[in-house]
Amino acid sequence: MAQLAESILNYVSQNGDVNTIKLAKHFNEDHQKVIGALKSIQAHGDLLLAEPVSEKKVELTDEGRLVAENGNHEANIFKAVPQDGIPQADLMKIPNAKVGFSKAMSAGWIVVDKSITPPLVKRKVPEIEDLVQNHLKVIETGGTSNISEKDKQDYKKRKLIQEVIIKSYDLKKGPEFSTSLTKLETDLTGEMLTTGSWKNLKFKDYNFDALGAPLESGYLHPLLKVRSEFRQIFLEMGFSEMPTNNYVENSFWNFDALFQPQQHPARDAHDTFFISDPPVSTKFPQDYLERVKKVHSKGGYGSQGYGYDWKIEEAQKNVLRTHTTAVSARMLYKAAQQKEFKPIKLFSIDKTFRNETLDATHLAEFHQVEGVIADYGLTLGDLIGVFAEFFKKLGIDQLEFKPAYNPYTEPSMEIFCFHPGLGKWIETGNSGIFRPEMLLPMGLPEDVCVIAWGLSLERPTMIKYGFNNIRDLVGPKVDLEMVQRSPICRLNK
Ligand SMILES: N[C@@H](Cc1ccccc1)C(=O)O
Repeated sequence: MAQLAESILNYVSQNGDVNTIKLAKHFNEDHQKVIGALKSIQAHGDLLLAEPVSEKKVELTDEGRLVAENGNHEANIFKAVPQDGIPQADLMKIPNAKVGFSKAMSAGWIVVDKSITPPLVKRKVPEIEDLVQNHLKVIETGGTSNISEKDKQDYKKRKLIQEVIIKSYDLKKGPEFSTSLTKLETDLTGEMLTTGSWKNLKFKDYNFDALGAPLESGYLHPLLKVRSEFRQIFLEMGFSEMPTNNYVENSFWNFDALFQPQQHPARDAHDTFFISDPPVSTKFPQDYLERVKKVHSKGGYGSQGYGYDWKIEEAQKNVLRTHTTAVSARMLYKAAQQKEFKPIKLFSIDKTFRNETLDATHLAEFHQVEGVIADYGLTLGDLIGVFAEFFKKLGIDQLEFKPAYNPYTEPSMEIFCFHPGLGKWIETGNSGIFRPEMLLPMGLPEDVCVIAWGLSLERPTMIKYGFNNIRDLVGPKVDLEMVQRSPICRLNK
């Protein structure tokens, strides 16, 4: 590059003004390379003045090049017709015969003699001039002057030629012209400052478009990036974060407090990881536990309950929490114990565990994004309104809801979002209004209503970063370079 740059300077010094296309031909170099060398000359100051010029040029298309080489379709048809004629079917076997035949007919070069069967194609004139081929040959070498505008239009229509715009520069000597390039300094050193040598040195311009060096630091995993985006959205909406640092729960908070009957299938060993050491919890708020027992077995608060024999042994079993709604239950119970109930908006984003069959989209542990609002007189309309705002901040404004079932919410709705990138509706989460059988035993005022929803964190992360196997995102097979390469997550772009 430096060599080409100096050759350009020498050329201008000896021959004066020149255009970069001419230089490219002269040095037998690619025009883009000449432009690159010009840019590096310009980085050294005003050695050259470069005036941009754009010029329309006509050049041959691929097909045009073939015609220039082998002749025009109609001329090839003419050449293929021998003195005594040829059956039309044989003639039509040559390439581009259809176009060539009709053009040769209308030019009056050939005739079809129908007095014989099969009809014979014969020459009508002794010889022809392949004007198209001759013209294209001229255009190929850069000349167009003696070709009529009408012919040019015709060739353009036949896609034999095309117009291109070529950008180049007219160069002339600048105020700082020199034929040699001094090395540009990139660092201002202490020595330059003390000796004053910096005054006579030339410094390289800052390149603000250059990529920075990779940081020598830790990198956030995509899941953590998406988590911080969700967290930001909750904080903007005035939610406070729940403490979720207890992966081990007992069944009481994970299930019973949420009005999930003790025979519920989610509790059996297919879905829940039970803890063997220590297998049980022993401390519970006793009066609350009694109220939970009663609502399950006998009902109350206007409910019939489930009418089964509720057992403390079942509630004591320690488990890896199967959802963060266990934490929401603890927080709501705590809020109910305050002297005066105050409305609350809570969220959490943390791990949950389920004994799932592992596949491309399921792992035995995943993160839940959970939101809870407790206030007087909330309705399903509020739940939908909060979703509209929450999902709008994620960049999603098309939502649909499907009735669903959870033991602890009524009504319950699955949330579907339309993903414009994937062009389809995606099941995103689950939601509902907590049942009185869950809230009233806690001691919350009767007219307090609690709306809540839960999403997975992995799903939007996989969509956002384009993963289709969860093992590429989580687990021992994760590519650490993927973690470094993954950009910051902006959910709404
Ligand atoms: N706990 C539910 C999510 C949810 C939270 C709050 C209300 C309703 C549903 C789940 O695990 O899927």
